[in-house]
Amino acid sequence: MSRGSTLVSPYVRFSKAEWSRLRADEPMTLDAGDIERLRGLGDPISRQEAEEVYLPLSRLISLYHEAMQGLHRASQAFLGTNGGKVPYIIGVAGSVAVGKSTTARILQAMLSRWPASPKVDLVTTDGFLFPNAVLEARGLMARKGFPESYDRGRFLGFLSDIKSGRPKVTVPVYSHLAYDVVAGQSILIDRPDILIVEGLNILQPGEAPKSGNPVLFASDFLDFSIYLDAEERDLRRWFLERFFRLRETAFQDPRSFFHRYARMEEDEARAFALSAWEGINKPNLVDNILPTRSRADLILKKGPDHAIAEVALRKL
Ligand SMILES: Nc1ncnc2c1ncn2[C@@H]1O[C@H](COP(=O)(O)OP(=O)(O)O)[C@@H](O)[C@H]1O
Ligand SMILES: CC(C)(COP(=O)(O)O)[C@@H](O)C(=O)NCCC(=O)O
Repeated sequence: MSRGSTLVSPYVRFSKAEWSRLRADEPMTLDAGDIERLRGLGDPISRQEAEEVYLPLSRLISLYHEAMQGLHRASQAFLGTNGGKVPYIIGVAGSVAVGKSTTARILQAMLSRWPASPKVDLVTTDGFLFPNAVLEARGLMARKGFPESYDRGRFLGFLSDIKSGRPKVTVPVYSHLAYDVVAGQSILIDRPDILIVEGLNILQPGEAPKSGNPVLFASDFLDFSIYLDAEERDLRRWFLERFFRLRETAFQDPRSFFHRYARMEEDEARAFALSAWEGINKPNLVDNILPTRSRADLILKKGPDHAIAEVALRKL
């Protein structure tokens, strides 16, 4: 009789208190002013939260980064080559409105204070969205953020260029103000020690290839990946709260694509925001983002107040 095998979880789980002890004696390098500057709209992260969650995490990543450099040196010695440094790539994934940008910016600031990684760059994957003209032509305007709304070939090409140590790699820029990719604008990534890539699609598989070539995953190029997790009901509330904050700030700008929602009656604006959540961002979460959670090296689970409640670290 078959005894059926027991599935072993690939993760080791920590309460916040357990996790925060893993900072060891590392001193906190960011002050309250830094946190204020780095936090995104609607994310109430405090200096204490950054210290308890992101300090141990930056310590772990810098240990992994050092080990990776050692491995790189070993393979160069074996091959008798002497190539330049290879950037260490960290991915930050999760739903719209979960707070990926805050996490990415705090990590960037902390990691750049470690001696081994003074140059830490950050890119968001929205620059790889197709321009609105292309999305319109393909009937994808209501699918922004879905896998097919990105130029995945170009994104993989970008990661591959970075991993091969290429200097001065360009990244297109997306503007939330214009709600579109900005034609003719790009940022330059020039051999950073660490590159943080933040976006909801970062752990998703690539496009199915035309011929018999293998499907490439962006995660094949990642050295470490983080999934920011939260319950859908909290994400929905954060999305709505942020929409109402944007109504009083960014949407006030007449150039904002969403300017009309700043002038609209509250009920009507709420109905629009809810339809964007229910019709676009929630289905994308359920169908395309959440299924990638189990690929992450680290899962940070937020509670209803945005504070991290649990940490899961991949051990296998
Ligand atoms: N319509 C908008 N206008 C201006 N800024 C926006 C708009 N929508 C989102 N943002 C900002 O863009 C950033 C990315 O948002 P999002 O993709 O939801 O990721 P996350 O909340 O996980 O960082 C956030 O800083 C958010 O405040
Ligand atoms: C730009 C985004 C797709 C996210 O980009 P990313 O995570 O790739 O950087 C998202 O923030 C967004 O604005 N979604 C739009 C949904 C809508 O059309 O309302």
